[in-house]
Amino acid sequence: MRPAGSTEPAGADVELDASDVTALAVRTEGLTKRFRSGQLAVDGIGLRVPRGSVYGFLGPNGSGKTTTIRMLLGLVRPTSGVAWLLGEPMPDGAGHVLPRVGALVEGPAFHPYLGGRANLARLDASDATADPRTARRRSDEALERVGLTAAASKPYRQYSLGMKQRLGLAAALLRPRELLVLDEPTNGLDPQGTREVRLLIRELADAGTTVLVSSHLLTEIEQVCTHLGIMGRGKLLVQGERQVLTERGVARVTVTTAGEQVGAAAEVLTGLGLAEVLADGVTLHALLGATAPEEVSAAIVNAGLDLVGLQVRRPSLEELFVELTGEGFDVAR
Ligand SMILES: Nc1ncnc2c1ncn2[C@@H]1O[C@H](COP(=O)(O)OP(=O)(O)OP(=O)(O)O)[C@@H](O)[C@H]1O
Repeated sequence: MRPAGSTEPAGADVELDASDVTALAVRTEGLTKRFRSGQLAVDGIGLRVPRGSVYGFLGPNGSGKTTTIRMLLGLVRPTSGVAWLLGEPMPDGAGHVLPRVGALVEGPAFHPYLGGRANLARLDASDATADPRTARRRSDEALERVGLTAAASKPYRQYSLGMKQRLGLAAALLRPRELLVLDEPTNGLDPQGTREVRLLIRELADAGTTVLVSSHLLTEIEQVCTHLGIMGRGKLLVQGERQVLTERGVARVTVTTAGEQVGAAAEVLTGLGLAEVLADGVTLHALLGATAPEEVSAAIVNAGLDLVGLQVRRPSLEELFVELTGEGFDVAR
């Protein structure tokens, strides 16, 4: 894993090699958006979303997630950089690739006076590749999947935010898709609704769909993700397998000695190459780095000091993100 989006060249001359086409559902190089206002919303990012993954696209509010997703889907033109969806360049390949991609982005165009089912039927009818004979079944199944069957006839304008969000999801699920791009799908949902979205994502992923899902709430989607990408102020700060990221946090060690030995123990830790050695009463804190905890205890004992306690702690994913983004994540409920 490497800090993403920083080392590879940007620009339209980047070729997509054959292995990327089969291995990656989404790839970008140097993808950048500067709005006319001057705002640099997305700053040269290099996304790698492996096929078959559930990729959690995380970051605080305003970090550039929605703008990135809109560029991926051809809704916003990048200022520079390139993007491929399922191996097709965007936006040039949009006609080819978008029928294979389901998307939930802000403000889908639903008719306010029509119910959920009628809205889905309209969307379905606008899809030239959909068989009209099975239209009703597709709408009903999509409504069922998102738990909107009971509200199928209720006018859209009477839907709660959560119901609107569910209908947006249903629209993305009208057809089987190779890739689903969901921008903040849990927005406006209660805890039960959020759990249902997680379950749905897992089901879809189990059936082979790649899912790119954004959220500013780490804990809401983290558990279903196989991969994570963390945005902060327009940059992709880090991306990779969730498991690897979880283990990436820099471990800290806490060493407790007899009170009068703290100074000597601090020298031992510094001598071992540990950084940020700080004393707090009889306890020392330091970054463990590549040193094994056993080396620390052996060095203390070999220096003739009394080791009263030694603890190693790795920061949680949440602490790592706060460290990377410099901003607190909202903790879900
Ligand atoms: N059309 C626009 N014109 C100018 N600036 C914009 C526009 N759209 C977004 N921005 C700005 O770009 C930055 C990134 O916004 P974006 O919506 O992509 O972030 P986000 O990570 O999706 O945030 P959130 O979690 O709140 O949806 C923000 O500072 C935002 O104000």
